[in-house]
Amino acid sequence: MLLLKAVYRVVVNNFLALAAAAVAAVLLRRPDELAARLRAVSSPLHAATAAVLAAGVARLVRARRARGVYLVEYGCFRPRPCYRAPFATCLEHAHLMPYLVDEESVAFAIRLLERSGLGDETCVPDAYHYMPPDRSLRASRDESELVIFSAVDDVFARSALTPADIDVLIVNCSIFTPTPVFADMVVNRYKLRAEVQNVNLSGMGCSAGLVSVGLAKNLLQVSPPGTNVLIVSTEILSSQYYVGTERAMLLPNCLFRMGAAAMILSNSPDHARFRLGRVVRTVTAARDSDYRCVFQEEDEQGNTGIRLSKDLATTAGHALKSNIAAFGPLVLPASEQLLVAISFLKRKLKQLSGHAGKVRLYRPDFRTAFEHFCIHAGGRGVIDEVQHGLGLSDDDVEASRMTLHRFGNTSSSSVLYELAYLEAKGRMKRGDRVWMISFGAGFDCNSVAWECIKPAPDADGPWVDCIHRYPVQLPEIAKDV
Ligand SMILES: CC(C)(COP(=O)(O)OP(=O)(O)OC[C@H]1O[C@@H](n2cnc3c(N)ncnc32)[C@H](O)[C@@H]1OP(=O)(O)O)[C@@H](O)C(=O)NCCC(=O)NCCSC(=O)CC(=O)O
Repeated sequence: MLLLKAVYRVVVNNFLALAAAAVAAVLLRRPDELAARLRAVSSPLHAATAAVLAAGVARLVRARRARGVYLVEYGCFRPRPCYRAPFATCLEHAHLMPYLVDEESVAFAIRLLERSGLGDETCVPDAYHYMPPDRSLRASRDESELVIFSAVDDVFARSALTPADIDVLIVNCSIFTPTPVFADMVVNRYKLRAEVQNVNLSGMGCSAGLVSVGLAKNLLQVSPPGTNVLIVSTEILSSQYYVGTERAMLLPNCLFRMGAAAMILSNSPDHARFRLGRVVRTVTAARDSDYRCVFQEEDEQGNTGIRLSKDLATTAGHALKSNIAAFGPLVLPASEQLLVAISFLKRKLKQLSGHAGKVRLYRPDFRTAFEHFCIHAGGRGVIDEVQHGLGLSDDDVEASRMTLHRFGNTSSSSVLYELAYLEAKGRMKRGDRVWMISFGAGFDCNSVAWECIKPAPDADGPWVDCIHRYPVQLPEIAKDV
């Protein structure tokens, strides 16, 4: 069966090449006849016309072909151990703040924490270590400067580019947006050039990092060669500690952890490590339930927080389905697309012939298009939903689960921590293809494809001090109970 599958894939995916080889074989069996036919049609006029036409077509194709976009380098914020928030500390703090949360809420939060897939080493900002938490503007600014500057320092330290080489800057952070915005804070810190184009995205949830990649791609494809874009993706938590008792609003306290990532994208392949492939964005905000799925609001007591719907994982699953309806045809090999088309046709024929029962549509095997998957580490429920929906193995989702375990839900930067995991494990090879999937408030689902040009030369990065301990066995309670 496996052999049959492999033969089917080789034949369908290389159909044109095989057909051309067959035609060539037939023609070459009678070389005299072929030469005579060619002589009959080729005159100097024919040859000149063909050459001019070919040159014209080649020029048109070159002009229409979009400029390539590359990931030159990326860097992530690596929190120091002093920011750790082990369960025991969370429990102790919750008990020491009885005026903030009641016993039932404490018990619920701890239960969720234990089952969330987060480990004991995830980190929270300084503000959360105070009792009561310091939700001031000053605390948010301190956290912003720490995580953003660390990530940007890291990406510059790893690449040959300097702040003077940056032409466009995109910063995304959903919940906290000060004035002046983070984009200006980065310009100020790194003394970027006055003509730098800077953009700040806010309120776009955990999907905003890949939204930024899509925006950078669009800009780079129409910019002069050698244009460089710096993207910074983060979530600033300090002001967001929820102090009420509503379960759906307590969940973010349990899941979100500090983090940030920076990427340099360019339309020059010089020194690039990944080539950017397809980028597909799906926005399902037109559906009321999707729009309210991740919602910032006040509870009945006036405490501000983010309400996460119980249906979030299911909503993510539906958004992913719509997303892959557009993304799949762009990335899947012909063999998988043919199987989808056949099952679709079967279903239609069955419907038309009035037969009862439904033909299940073939679920394409995305492992034929990608070697690696970076699924937003939104929570155990989110990763479970995507793994199940795409039919992925435990190995395929290891980077996501381990990132959730070590760093928590770091929002839009999580997919970069996952890429760093794969590289730190030495699993990324030249030519490997990566699929990044993110979800976020809106509701948004984004897919981005990359192809590795040059794997990381070392395992330095956010995993440097712990990669030898990963993958860890996840406690059963967090999987099946
Ligand atoms: C939180 C979980 C780990 C809990 O998993 P469990 O296996 O324990 O089972 P479970 O789902 O039945 O939940 C256990 C208990 O928590 C309650 N519960 C779960 N989710 C809840 C919610 N959103 N609101 C209120 N209660 C909730 C259940 O009712 C149940 O209560 P009882 O036991 O009383 O019946 C999982 O549900 C999960 O990962 N959910 C998705 C988390 C999520 O929304 N992540 C996305 C973050 S937003 C994001 O990343 C994007 C963005 O911000 O833009």
